[in-house]
Amino acid sequence: MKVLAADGISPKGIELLQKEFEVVVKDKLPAEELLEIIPQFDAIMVRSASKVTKEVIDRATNLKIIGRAGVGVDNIDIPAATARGIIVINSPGGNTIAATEHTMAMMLAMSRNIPIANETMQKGEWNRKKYVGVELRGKTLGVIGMGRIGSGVAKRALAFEMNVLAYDPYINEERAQALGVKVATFDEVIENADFITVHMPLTPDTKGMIGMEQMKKMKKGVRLVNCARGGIIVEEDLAEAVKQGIVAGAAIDVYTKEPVTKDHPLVGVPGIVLTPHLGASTVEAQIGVSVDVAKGILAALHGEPVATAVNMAPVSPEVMKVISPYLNLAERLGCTVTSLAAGPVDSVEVKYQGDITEVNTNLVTTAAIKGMLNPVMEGEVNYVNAPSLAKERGIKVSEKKEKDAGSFANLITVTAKSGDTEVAVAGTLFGDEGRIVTINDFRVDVDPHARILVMPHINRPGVIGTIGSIMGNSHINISGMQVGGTKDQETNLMVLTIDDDIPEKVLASIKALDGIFDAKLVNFYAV
Ligand SMILES: NC(=O)C1=CN([C@@H]2O[C@H](COP(=O)(O)OP(=O)(O)OC[C@H]3O[C@@H](n4cnc5c(N)ncnc54)[C@H](O)[C@@H]3O)[C@@H](O)[C@H]2O)C=CC1
Ligand SMILES: O=C(O)CCC(=O)C(=O)O
Repeated sequence: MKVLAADGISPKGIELLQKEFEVVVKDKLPAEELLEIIPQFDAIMVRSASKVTKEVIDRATNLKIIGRAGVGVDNIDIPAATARGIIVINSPGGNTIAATEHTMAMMLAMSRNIPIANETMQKGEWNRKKYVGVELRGKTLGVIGMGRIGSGVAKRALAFEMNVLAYDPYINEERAQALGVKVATFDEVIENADFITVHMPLTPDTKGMIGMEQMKKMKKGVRLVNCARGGIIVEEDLAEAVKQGIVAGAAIDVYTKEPVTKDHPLVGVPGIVLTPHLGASTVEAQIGVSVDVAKGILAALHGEPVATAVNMAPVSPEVMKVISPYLNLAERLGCTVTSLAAGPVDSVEVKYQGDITEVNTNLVTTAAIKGMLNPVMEGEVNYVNAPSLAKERGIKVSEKKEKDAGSFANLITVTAKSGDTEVAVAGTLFGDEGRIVTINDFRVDVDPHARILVMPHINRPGVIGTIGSIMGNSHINISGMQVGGTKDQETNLMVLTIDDDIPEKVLASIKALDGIFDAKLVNFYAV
């Protein structure tokens, strides 16, 4: 498999990928070249310079994953990727400290006139009176967007003895109290803060959130910081407000259009400090995001889920730790029900029993669906497209939970309905090892690997021996065997583990045997 590492990604992550894949490194990648070469690649890693547009995605016939070595994914067309089942991942925490510290640096640089003082000194000037600044201590900092970076800035501002007013429609009071900030409305923040810093993504709600109208409501001498996304503060309005003295100063790292050229409205305005999107540019952050995304790409290319996927329901690391051993088992249970079902599946129920009921099991259910669809679908089914593919095929998916798992510590039962018939397969974990423990009413103990041949048959002497002879004569090695009974003892279920494929003719001859009710092959290599 081939990975494209664009935009000057740190070598640390690239080295990890090179252990398994061919990695093509392109520090500068013009849009036309990206369009031309993208069909070769299974994965792409980008920072913010490369735009992974719908046009790129449409041409990316082999692409399975897009990794954004950073937080913001606004340079990636996520709906287009999702529609194609391409996983999009980012590194939510890898550059948090870098962006937080850059915000503090920008606030200090602006309030103490450091950039202009340096610039004039480099020219041999000594302007002590001209560059008198203001202190942070005792001032009110308005933080809009109290996520990872906003909270980090608030924490550091408190250490500078600032008062912090925070606005975030999604923050709860308890968390704000724990951080030591005062929760406020948007209007309270803009009317009362001496410094305002924004830390949210650019969305239809946040675009242009601070324009001339809001700046006019702000305190005289207010200073603004934007190290989040260009466009949250209207650039033309900010330039005008600083020129007119409505806003005393601004420190900006991000722009509506990057790279910025000389004719940008914010360039050359005295009182505005500009950096060229340097928030994440520290050695540590670039190693962090590169390694995070490389690990995600490795997992995704091995068919495993990635906790930082942005086009799947998010899973916290704590929940992931609990559910990850079950994912493989659930896939194999899904694969088994599809193979044993009498026809196309109309609905599927995934029932959880035992300790696993305490966490969100959506991803485990997705794993079961992935396992159900992969053997019967042409393209690749993965954690991103499995739920929508099931929906497209009209398969109703439901979950059920029961605390009591009987004699097991945990149990997952996948039940598929096809017309009037039903197949139920249950599995459990013994340590980290998955086992199928029931198939319909039959109690078995099957390691779900390679291929299994599942045969309900009459409980009488000679049946098992006949099957053994047929397999032997066809040179098919049986590497495991289980016979499960039911309470009535009239029917048994034979499960043979076989490494090789079984020719259709041999399968037909087994099905035709007297005393064999059915014979179905489950191919776990298909999951
Ligand atoms: N300058 C740079 O190089 C960097 C910029 N960033 C940008 O910083 C921003 C924040 O990043 P994180 O803190 O990691 O994200 P986050 O997801 O942890 O936090 C975002 C916060 O914004 C809040 N929010 C969403 N809509 C809002 C609204 N309408 N009003 C107020 N709050 C709202 C959310 O509730 C959330 O708490 C992102 O846009 C990211 O792309 C991140 C890293 C580096
Ligand atoms: O890759 C970069 O330097 C940009 C970082 C950034 O803006 C982000 O992570 O959202």
